[in-house]
Amino acid sequence: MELESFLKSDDTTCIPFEKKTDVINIHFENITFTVPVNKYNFCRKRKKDILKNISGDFQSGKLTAIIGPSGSGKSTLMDIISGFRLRNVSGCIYVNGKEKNIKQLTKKSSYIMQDDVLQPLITVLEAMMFAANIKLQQNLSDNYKRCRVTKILKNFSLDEQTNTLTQNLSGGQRKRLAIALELISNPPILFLDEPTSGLDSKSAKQCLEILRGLSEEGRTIVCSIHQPSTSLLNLFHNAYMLSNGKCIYQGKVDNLIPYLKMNDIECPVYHNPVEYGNGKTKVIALIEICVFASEMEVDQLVQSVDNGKSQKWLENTSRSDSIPNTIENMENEISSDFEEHFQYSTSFTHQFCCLLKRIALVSSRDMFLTHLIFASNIIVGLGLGTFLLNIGNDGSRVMTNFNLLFFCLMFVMYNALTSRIVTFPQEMLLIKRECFNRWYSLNAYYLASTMGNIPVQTIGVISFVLIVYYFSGQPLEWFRFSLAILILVLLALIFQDYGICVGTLFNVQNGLVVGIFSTTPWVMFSGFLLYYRDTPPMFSWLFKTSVLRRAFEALAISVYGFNRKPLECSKIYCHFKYPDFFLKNVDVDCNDFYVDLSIMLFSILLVKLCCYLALKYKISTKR
Ligand SMILES: Nc1ncnc2c1ncn2[C@@H]1O[C@H](COP(=O)(O)OP(=O)(O)OP(=O)(O)O)[C@@H](O)[C@H]1O
Repeated sequence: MELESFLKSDDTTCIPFEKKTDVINIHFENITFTVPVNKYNFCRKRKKDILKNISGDFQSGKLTAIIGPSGSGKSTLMDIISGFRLRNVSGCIYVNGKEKNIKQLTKKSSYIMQDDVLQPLITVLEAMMFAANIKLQQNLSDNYKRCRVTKILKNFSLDEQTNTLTQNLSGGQRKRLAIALELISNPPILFLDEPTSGLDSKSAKQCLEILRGLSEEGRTIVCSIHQPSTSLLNLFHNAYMLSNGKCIYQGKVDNLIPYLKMNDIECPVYHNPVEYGNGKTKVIALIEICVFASEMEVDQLVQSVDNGKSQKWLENTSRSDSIPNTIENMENEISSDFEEHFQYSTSFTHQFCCLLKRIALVSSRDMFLTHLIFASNIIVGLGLGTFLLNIGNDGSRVMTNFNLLFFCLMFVMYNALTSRIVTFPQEMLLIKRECFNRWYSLNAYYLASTMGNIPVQTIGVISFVLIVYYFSGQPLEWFRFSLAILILVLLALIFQDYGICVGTLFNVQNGLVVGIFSTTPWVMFSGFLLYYRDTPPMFSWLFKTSVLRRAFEALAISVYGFNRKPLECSKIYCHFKYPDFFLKNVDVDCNDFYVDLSIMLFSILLVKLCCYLALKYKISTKR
């Protein structure tokens, strides 16, 4: 859809980014972040300070760069101030002079992470409309939302890419889209981790120019940046420099050269103080100091800015220019706003509907998950049905048919399990970002995801069972057929959620190992390899609790139970001509059928609960 036609003719009333009237100045004091080292050596546990008692200011109306060499603690500082990291942190954060709970600060800010994870299978316009629908007040009209999206896309020079899937965007376009998505709700504070990483100089400049413009409207924007070039550095108003977890400079970018001079570190005016190389004239670039300087030299700079406490080099302009009100005037307003009990912009039901719509859209386009699940179910179903044609009613091939039932269970189980383990870790990053930036609640996501994923698995399993059941000649009775489908769908749903649980906690490689390995006890005690009667009593509970055993038993009953007539026998003697006799022989008790179903239903609830708790834990792990 073209952007202009997407925007109706009367949509001229929206403003892409309202000027912020909120003045939010962040001041942090004595921030220390400590991590345990030798975590796994219980005898010699030690602790290490990553950030060492640093202080500083991020001013409203300013674009501030956190600069420092790799490992100096830039991302850590950003994580702490944005509220993304809460554990092992000490120190205070003040908003407009009042000490604030960091959780309250996160409600006013958006955090754009370095890896700018986007939903890959939706277009730029769809992504923006999803964000607008879920992040803007529900009472705003569709036209208003469309207009806002259109104007933001134009501002970010993404109007040519509206119909491009986000997975096909260039690195620079992805970054701009990630920022545009957060700006839909117009947050007064933006944190960006390495917004220019991976971008060429033109795209990096374009990105920072947009951020500078946004900051000059009154926002507080903080970016961590590794090693900016001269032109990029000049786009920032302020710099906050870190070396080995200590602050070696905080102030205006323009003041860097006088600051270096004052510390007997000369740097010619035409040169970027960050880039300037080590030379014979003792002129050393600040970044080089960060990397190579001795502890004594770094300490001199740290003392010079009092580890970030000194505001000498930080021109305090936010009180006078561009911002309409003084902090003193605004303080009460902002404070009361911060005390508000936080609510999402839209209701739970609305979030649920938007998420369900996105899941449906993605499922219809997801080659791997949806198409592969369907394709594999149909191909394997046809293969099995062809090789084992009409064995279902053959009294001489009952054991082969029994093996087929077990194979069906294993196929459905591993299909559901592995498809989620492979795809969910990526989705997890997206949920983490969107939930942290308060697009929607985890509960809304979880419910939508649970409902949204049922059709794909169910239709896949039904097509598989339909083919195998028919070709292998199982009894053509609706009752038995429906039970077989029910059992296999329940099993697929259990292991789909189990896969999500594993995919939440582990990356793809580890998840596959853990996921497959952890199913071994279920397979061992499924009643296929070991019979209940041969197992020592101390292990009998494993049989009773194995969900695979329950599914296997229920499936065998649905095919051979319920007073099925004797099977046809093409040979002189068929040992298992009578289905009841066969079921007894393989330790299947027909009276257990409803117990089996109940245990499977209970397992779904249990796995869903574990899955929800795993998601909740993972979403707050870094914190
Ligand atoms: N949870 C943790 N456990 C152990 N060490 C940690 C932890 N978090 C951070 N660190 C260490 O803290 C230091 C600072 O990490 P951080 O990611 O903040 O650096 P950075 O300045 O952003 O680096 P880069 O520019 O390479 O991203 C690194 O040495 C890192 O290994």
